[in-house]
Amino acid sequence: MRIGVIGGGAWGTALAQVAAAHGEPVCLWAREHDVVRCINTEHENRLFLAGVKLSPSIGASEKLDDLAGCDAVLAVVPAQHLRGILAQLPRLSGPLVLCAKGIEADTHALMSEAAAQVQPDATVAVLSGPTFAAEVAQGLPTAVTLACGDAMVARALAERLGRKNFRIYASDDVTGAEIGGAVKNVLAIACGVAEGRGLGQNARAALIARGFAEMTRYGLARGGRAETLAGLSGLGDLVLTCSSTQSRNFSLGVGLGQGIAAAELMADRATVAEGAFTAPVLRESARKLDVDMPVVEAVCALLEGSAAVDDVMTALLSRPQRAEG
Ligand SMILES: NC(=O)C1=CN([C@@H]2O[C@H](COP(=O)(O)OP(=O)(O)OC[C@H]3O[C@@H](n4cnc5c(N)ncnc54)[C@H](O)[C@@H]3O)[C@@H](O)[C@H]2O)C=CC1
Ligand SMILES: O=C(CO)COP(=O)(O)O
Repeated sequence: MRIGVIGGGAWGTALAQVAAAHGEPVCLWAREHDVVRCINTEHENRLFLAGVKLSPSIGASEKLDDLAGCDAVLAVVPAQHLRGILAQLPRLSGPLVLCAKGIEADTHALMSEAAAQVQPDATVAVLSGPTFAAEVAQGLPTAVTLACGDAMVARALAERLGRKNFRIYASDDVTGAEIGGAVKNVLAIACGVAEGRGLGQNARAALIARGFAEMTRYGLARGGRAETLAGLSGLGDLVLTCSSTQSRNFSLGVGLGQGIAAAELMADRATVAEGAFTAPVLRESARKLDVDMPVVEAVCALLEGSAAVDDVMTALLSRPQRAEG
């Protein structure tokens, strides 16, 4: 199975490295001329994944047409750009593995829903889980969920992409796998805020647990399954991202917690903190579905600058007492 990867950011590059682990040819599409040149000549993506020696069997290209001969395509562009890029590709008929974590603005579409609209003949799968790109690229042990409605396709992809240190668990719950990855980014911002404001480890644990309750309510409302949300792509990724400054979303939250405005923290950054884009969309979608998401609402207020950290914390702590379940 010849693999093509769309998106030469940190995660697309790390996944290309996984796919090329035994010298298999992999075609990686990137927007940035310098990224393409650097990968082809120096076998490194210095802009997004500096310091990792890449397999020479990864060939980078700026032309989407070069993906035409691939048997399966991994889509790893930021969530808000996925639809636009997929629409530029020739009509795909094989597996299309979605790896971005987010919800589309305006439409509230999950990545699988956007992809199905612009590439209706492709077999859509989702790869998600606790996966810092730098660790995956270094070959450190990692486990992910690969969700696909077609069990044969899931098995073929797991055989092609699975490695000793890149363990793939199959699922048929595409929606559940997507919701976990999208929502955890917003919750990671909240945990970063607690860290930046010096609120302590108890507060962080409370945000993770109550955030997970929000993720579960929203995921169930959109048709995902509780067991998926409690797995690698939900709780697993939530714990990872809420615990480390390696996370761009957590780091953004740390800055907000220190009183720096979101606009300043986001200005001129080349890398993507998806939670900042997902948060307002998630709030809108949750309100429409009548799902209570107070932590997500709080993150939105902080990103918009409409409330201060201490006010948001007071509001969260003074909500009416309720049963945990
Ligand atoms: N970095 C990581 O550890 C992981 C990232 N992801 C997800 O993968 C997706 C891609 O993230 P990264 O590879 O980390 O990106 P990155 O932050 O390393 O790089 C930014 C990427 O966005 C692209 N980009 C910027 N503006 C664009 C536009 N107008 N149109 C198309 N592409 C544009 C850049 O070309 C670059 O590929 C995100 O949804 C992220 O949440 C998922 C798992 C792990
Ligand atoms: O999705 C990720 C880890 O699973 C990466 O998280 P950040 O985008 O917050 O860095």
